[in-house]
Amino acid sequence: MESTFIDEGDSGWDLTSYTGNINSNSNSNSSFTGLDWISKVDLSKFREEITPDIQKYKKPSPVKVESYEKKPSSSYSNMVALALKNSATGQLAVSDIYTFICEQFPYFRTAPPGWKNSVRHNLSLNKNFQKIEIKHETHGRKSCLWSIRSDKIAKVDAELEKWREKEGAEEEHDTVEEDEEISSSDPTSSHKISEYVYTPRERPQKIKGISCKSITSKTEQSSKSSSIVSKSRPAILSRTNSKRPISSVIHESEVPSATPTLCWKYSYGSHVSPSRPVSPTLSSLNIDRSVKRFPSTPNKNAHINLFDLISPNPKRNTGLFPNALNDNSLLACTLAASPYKGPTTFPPALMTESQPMLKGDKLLSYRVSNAPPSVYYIPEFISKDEEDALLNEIDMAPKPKWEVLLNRKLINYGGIVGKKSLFAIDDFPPRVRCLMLRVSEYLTRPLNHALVNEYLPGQGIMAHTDGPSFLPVITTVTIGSHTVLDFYDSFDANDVSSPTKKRRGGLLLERRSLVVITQSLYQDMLHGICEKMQDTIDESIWNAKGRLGDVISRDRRISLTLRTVDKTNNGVASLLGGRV
Ligand SMILES: O=C(O)CCC(=O)C(=O)O
Ligand SMILES: [Fe+2]
Repeated sequence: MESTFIDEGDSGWDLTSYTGNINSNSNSNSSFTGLDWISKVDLSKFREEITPDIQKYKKPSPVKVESYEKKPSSSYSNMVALALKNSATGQLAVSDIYTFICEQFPYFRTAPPGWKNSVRHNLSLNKNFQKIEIKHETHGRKSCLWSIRSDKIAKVDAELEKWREKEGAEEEHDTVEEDEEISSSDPTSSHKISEYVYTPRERPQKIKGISCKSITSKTEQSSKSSSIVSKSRPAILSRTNSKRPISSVIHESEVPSATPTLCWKYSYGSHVSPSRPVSPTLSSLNIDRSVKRFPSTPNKNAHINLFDLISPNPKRNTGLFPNALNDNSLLACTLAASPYKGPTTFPPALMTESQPMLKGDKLLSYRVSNAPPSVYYIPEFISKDEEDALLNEIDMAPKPKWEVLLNRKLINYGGIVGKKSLFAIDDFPPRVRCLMLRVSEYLTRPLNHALVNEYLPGQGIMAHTDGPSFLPVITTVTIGSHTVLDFYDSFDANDVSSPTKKRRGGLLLERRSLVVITQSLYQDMLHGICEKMQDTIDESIWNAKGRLGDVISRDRRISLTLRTVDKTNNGVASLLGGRV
């Protein structure tokens, strides 16, 4: 996929000038995969041209940044545990574990290959991990995934915590000079570039000449204008529910005129699995702004190193990267820097295309009219009593059913989603099953998989796509509390120089609601939930309706993401590992 830089100055997605054609004779039949017409839509027409200055940063040659190529201080078992805890389902193939380690610990990108043996040995010998063998009924071959044994989760957490503390202790030694420098910066400077939200575990930062002043919050700022956030430990292993937002301000005056340019690559911690992008590149608009400011930078590799953004000190870059800057906080910073500039309109042709996944017109009246095609939102889809009953049922789930990730926890019902098929287990609790039947009424294919996610206030999920295993329709019932589900332009996960991805809007998912997402919103965009304590409902929310201007505090939210895996391998016998 060719990546396209979208200038942050772009004024939203005004598609009224769209001139692309949808070939009505194309394969838009009623089969489940008959969405080929989508590829006929010239989406580039929707986007602004790449400016020549920016274009030259699209393909930087590789840059070696010494500071993060040191061997991590941690054990293989900790790195493996981190990979598994950061995966969407808590289960990964060994190749995905390698990928995660390479992404998070760049030392391994060029290390002698023996480290992979060490990972494998660790997986087989370390009692913290278990193998889940999967027999493919179609071709008879076996493959396997690894997960953390449910009885070892506490032990693994303790080991990770020990690691975090060790790194935190190292950090204590060398921050004074930076803090002094940071406290002298003036947050009211007219040279302010942008403001963005970080999570509190971060420490004040200095990026090779660009310093960020961390302050506790806007309101606290006024009473305590030069407060410095106490040195904190990296957020990588921290629980996120105690977060409160911190703003940071970059001052233009502190951006050096000859930017020391570094290359950075950022991978999402939450979504490393075969079916999801493993190493999408995310660049913050703040960062791109500074890049754009210096288009004539002699060094063509004009990308800011996120590792340096986290911590300019090589010592701290070792091992604990990149989640030290919490995934979603960077996303939040991108959003805050680039407020959505509507309105968003979509060509009528796209709005009336056939919906192969949806049954008849049942959902038509629920279509969110100013969202991209196609999204349907039904408020109060379930009653209060049903919500309570579902919450009770989910809370009754045995503890080991929950996979605890860094920024949320989840339960998979329905089996293991492999690369292409579902190794089905009929383990749906009765109310979840009823709900699935009810939602299936709107679909041409019945739902066969339920993912239950629990988010505490301040937790979220990284921008991602749901991968090819599922049919292209997501249905989500929200209970307990609302959230805002954000949508972003897609990007090329394999392209290190991939451009800034841009938020295109969001959906308010109120408790008891059902949202159905298909077509381009499902296929061409990423979705995610920012780690926030509250949401402000502005015009970027497609279904804001009468709630514009509301500020809604988040509470514990449970989402039931109900989907259909096209191919199923039935039979519990195909699963090993005692997960049934
Ligand atoms: O919780 C939600 O609404 C979104 C969950 C999601 O996108 C996922 O698990 O893939
Ligand atoms: Fe998703």
